[in-house]
Amino acid sequence: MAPIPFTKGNGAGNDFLVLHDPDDRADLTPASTALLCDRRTGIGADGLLRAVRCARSPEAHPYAGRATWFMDYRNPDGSLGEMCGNGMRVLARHLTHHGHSAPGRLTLATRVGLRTVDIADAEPTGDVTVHMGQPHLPLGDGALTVTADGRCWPARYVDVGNPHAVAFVDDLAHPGSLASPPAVTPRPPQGVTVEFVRVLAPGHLSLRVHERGVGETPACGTGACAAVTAAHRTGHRPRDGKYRVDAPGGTLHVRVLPDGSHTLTGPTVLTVSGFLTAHADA
Ligand SMILES: N[C@@H](CCC[C@H](N)C(=O)O)C(=O)O
Repeated sequence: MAPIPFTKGNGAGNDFLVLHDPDDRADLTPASTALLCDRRTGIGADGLLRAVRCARSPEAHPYAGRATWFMDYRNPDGSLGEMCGNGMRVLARHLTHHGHSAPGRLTLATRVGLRTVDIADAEPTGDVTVHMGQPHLPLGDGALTVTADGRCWPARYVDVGNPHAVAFVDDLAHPGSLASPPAVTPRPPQGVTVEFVRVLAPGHLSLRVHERGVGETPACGTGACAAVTAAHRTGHRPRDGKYRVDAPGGTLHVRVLPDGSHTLTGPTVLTVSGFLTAHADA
């Protein structure tokens, strides 16, 4: 198979390997995804994104009239993800910088439907905004318990297209090293990403995140929206609906719109491009 073009980029330090695969040629398996995301055997990334034309993807074909590109998101453990906030932002930067889409408003297909992205230019760096849809709390308040480093916290289950458990903590050091996944009970059958969130002021949060299928990451876009949804629910509401969310890798900005949907804005950087010579068809 011909070498597959790739771009490496990150959003607030959350890094992605983007495979440009318009015709859906790459035959990725969980094993080849793991090799590519490994920082020794591959390029290394918190997640793999494949840019595939909706018209050429059996999975995204139903969106073909409304979106050109489908984001096929995969975790480094090979599992498929429904949605990725920082990944959408990096994918939009890849598509515009490499001339596959014009800057402006892009509609991208995901496993949980269509999302729009606003990107002002075709530069390799800069802020990008995603319209994330409406997160919801299908289990109500305090439905889960999260345990890490010998401490327990009540947590809210938040669905941002992908599953999150949000625990409010007094100190972001309390969950410990997060070298192993926090225990969540009852454990959602599809797994869950866990956010440990500290409220610094109304509209200002800081967090650490342990992502499903990945481990601790420097930032998480859907995680920022999940944290905001849970904070909003507990009454920490800025009047204008604007939240600043500080993560170890950078700051994201989430805006809660009057209809309850969120926008997610933050920095993106494309760092390197090349061609894959192995693994994509392993
Ligand atoms: N980093 C992402 C979330 C990626 C998916 C997650 N690991 C999952 O399995 O749901 C983000 O920025 O949203």
